[in-house]
Amino acid sequence: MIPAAFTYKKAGSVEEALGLLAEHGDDAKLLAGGHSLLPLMKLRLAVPEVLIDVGGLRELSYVREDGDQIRIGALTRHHDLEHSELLQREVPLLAHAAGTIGDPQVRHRGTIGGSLVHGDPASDLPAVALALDAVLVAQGPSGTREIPATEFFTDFFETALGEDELLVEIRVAKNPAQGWDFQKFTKRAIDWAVVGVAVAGQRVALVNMGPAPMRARGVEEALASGASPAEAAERAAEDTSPPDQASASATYRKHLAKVLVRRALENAAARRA
Ligand SMILES: Cc1cc2nc3c(=O)[nH]c(=O)nc-3n(C[C@H](O)[C@H](O)[C@H](O)COP(=O)(O)OP(=O)(O)OC[C@H]3O[C@@H](n4cnc5c(N)ncnc54)[C@H](O)[C@@H]3O)c2cc1C
Repeated sequence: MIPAAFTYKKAGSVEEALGLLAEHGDDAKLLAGGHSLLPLMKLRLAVPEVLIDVGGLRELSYVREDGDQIRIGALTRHHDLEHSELLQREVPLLAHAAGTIGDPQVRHRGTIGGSLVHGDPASDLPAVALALDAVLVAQGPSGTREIPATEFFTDFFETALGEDELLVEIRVAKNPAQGWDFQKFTKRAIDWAVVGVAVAGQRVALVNMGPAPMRARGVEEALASGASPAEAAERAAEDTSPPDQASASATYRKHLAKVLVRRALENAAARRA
């Protein structure tokens, strides 16, 4: 299918993008890498009248050290996250997970900001942001505000970002000494996760286990009370409602979540040791 007709506008700066958003309101959509939005437009599940292209705003593409934090521009592409030596050293979970997304074409176009704002529970980076306790920085007409990742993913493909706001930065604490792991079970290497798990220290987040990206609170509670990885993993399916499809039933995904959480916690513990 081809998308419905739309007007294309290219923003030359963050301010220009915000001005275009204010001018066109609900009729407009921001375009970053286009690897989630354009497929939706082709299926006519998204029918924006105006596309505001922010993909060329290279000032929002960076990975920078700032004291005990790493700041990542929202337009940084998955490929650049994967190959950032700073991330590989200081936030290896993010670099590793970015390298598991789709195929090289997807990783060269898709951006961390697009992945987070799209809010797909089957995407990898939302779970990573939750496990890392990331802070998301939004810029709107009245300035910037910080949104903790735990408050960002509100429902199925919905986030706390306002329609007049641009996600500009993601901040994560350096965590080289923390145990971490990312498990992604796919049918083929390039596929989305049937189920995925991100672990950073005692925080555990799940991919594709409910309507929104989510933390595995039961597992975290068990870990906090001294449970072993195997014991804690038994609580991985608590409060989840994964998709129930012919390709993978909800029952199967719940079982898989326990297996992957156990594996991720064991790997994280081995990295910590
Ligand atoms: C074949 C294929 C395989 C894929 N496999 C995977 C996978 O295995 N794992 C995975 O996690 N993802 C996968 N993806 C999705 C991919 O990671 C997308 O790139 C990503 O989800 C969206 O990023 P984008 O920059 O392309 O965003 P876009 O498609 O441009 O935008 C997505 C949404 O975010 C909004 N948006 C984008 N940037 C901003 C911003 N800075 N501020 C405010 N709003 C913004 C847009 O308006 C739109 O609503 C796959 C995609 C394809 C096509």
